[in-house]
Amino acid sequence: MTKAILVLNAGSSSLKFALFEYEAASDLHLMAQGQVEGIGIKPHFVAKDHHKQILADELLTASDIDHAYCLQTIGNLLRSRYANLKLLGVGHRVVHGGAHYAAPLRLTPGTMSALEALAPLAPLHQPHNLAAIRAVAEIRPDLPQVACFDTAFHRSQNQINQLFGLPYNCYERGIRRYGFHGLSYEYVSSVLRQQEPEVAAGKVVIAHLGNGASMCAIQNGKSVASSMGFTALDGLMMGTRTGNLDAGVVLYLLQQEQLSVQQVEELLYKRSGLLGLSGISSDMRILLDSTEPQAALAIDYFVHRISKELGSLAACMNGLDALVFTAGIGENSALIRQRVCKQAQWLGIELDEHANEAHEFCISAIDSPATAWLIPSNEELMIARHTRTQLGL
Ligand SMILES: Nc1ncnc2c1ncn2[C@@H]1O[C@H](COP(=O)(O)OP(=O)(O)O)[C@@H](O)[C@H]1O
Ligand SMILES: CC(=O)OP(=O)(O)O
Ligand SMILES: [Mg+2]
Repeated sequence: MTKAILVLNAGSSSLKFALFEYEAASDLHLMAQGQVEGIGIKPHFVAKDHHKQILADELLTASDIDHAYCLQTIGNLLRSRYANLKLLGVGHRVVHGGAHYAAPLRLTPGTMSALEALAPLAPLHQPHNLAAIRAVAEIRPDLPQVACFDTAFHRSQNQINQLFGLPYNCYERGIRRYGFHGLSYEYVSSVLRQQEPEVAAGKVVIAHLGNGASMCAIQNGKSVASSMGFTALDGLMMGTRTGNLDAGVVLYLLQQEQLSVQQVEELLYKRSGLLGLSGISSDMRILLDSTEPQAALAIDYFVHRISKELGSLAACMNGLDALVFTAGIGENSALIRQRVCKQAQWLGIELDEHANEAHEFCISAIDSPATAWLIPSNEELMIARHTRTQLGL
């Protein structure tokens, strides 16, 4: 009998899963990992085992493919491949934990309704995160489930970094900067602490550059400030999201251009960012391959926003010792890292071009006053670890 923890990370158009083997007094071992992507467009299910051998690779063609259907598909695969599997629990990435939830949480019907109330603060993520939890509860009501929040890591920030310049009662009502991608920051800073404890003890900025993108100032392993705010819309420009935007633009669109609230929401979350500026794609790979001037403009603005946030986050810590790149773009694009580091020379970062091209762990020059690093993220492993702790395993 193999005991295991299942991790689910439900996005707006994808459901990622990872299965970890549990053995007492030993690290969690990845058994399988995969995702259904393109839910709502062209759902594609891919799963691999820990040797990266393909377990499934199929286009899903049923007409009613939602997160519950995807979960059944993942469940069927796991049942057919791992006959003697005993699931001990399921850990979920839940994007918003609000002001209240500063740590992972074992779920109950009562906590589910509190998390539902936070859905308007993360419309692209929270409803899908909760749908996955409900779908599991329906299939296996006996299984304990744990929510791991993207916001929790940032609850160590001082009040100044959580404020907006709104009337103070807005802050008291929960209208404050929460920050996101916390599971990724927690994982990446744990790797840095393990590999380079002296660097991790200093003033570190981690740049999580994925489809959703944000940056975080971290001192002594604790979040000091983040580029994302009340929602996952603030800060850096992203694949389809605006990032930081003058709130007056929203009023103008509503009042002068008479857009509906839904149209504004759609514009800010789904039609802006790299996609909106380039008019070509939200996928950085496609833009980097393109010769269109609009693709170059979108990339220039993406790098510019990262440089600006880096200066701002360094100011929050009164300096910078290390810059770490992670997530899809940060892990895979040597060119974006090179351009960001070039703009960060004033902060003491000197890139080692060869190390950067080779995607090495340390990518700064040997005599660089501040260092630069590349650490692949692993939100799923972080969730599995939290789930194990919450279940007392
Ligand atoms: N080799 C690459 N070069 C540049 N960008 C890449 C590369 N591989 C992946 N990406 C980009 O990473 C982004 C997705 O990152 P990821 O962290 O997987 O996002 P998310 O988890 O938010 O969906 C996409 O914009 C994709 O184009
Ligand atoms: C919070 C957030 O933006 O997440 P993702 O990168 O998964 O979209
Ligand atoms: Mg992500």
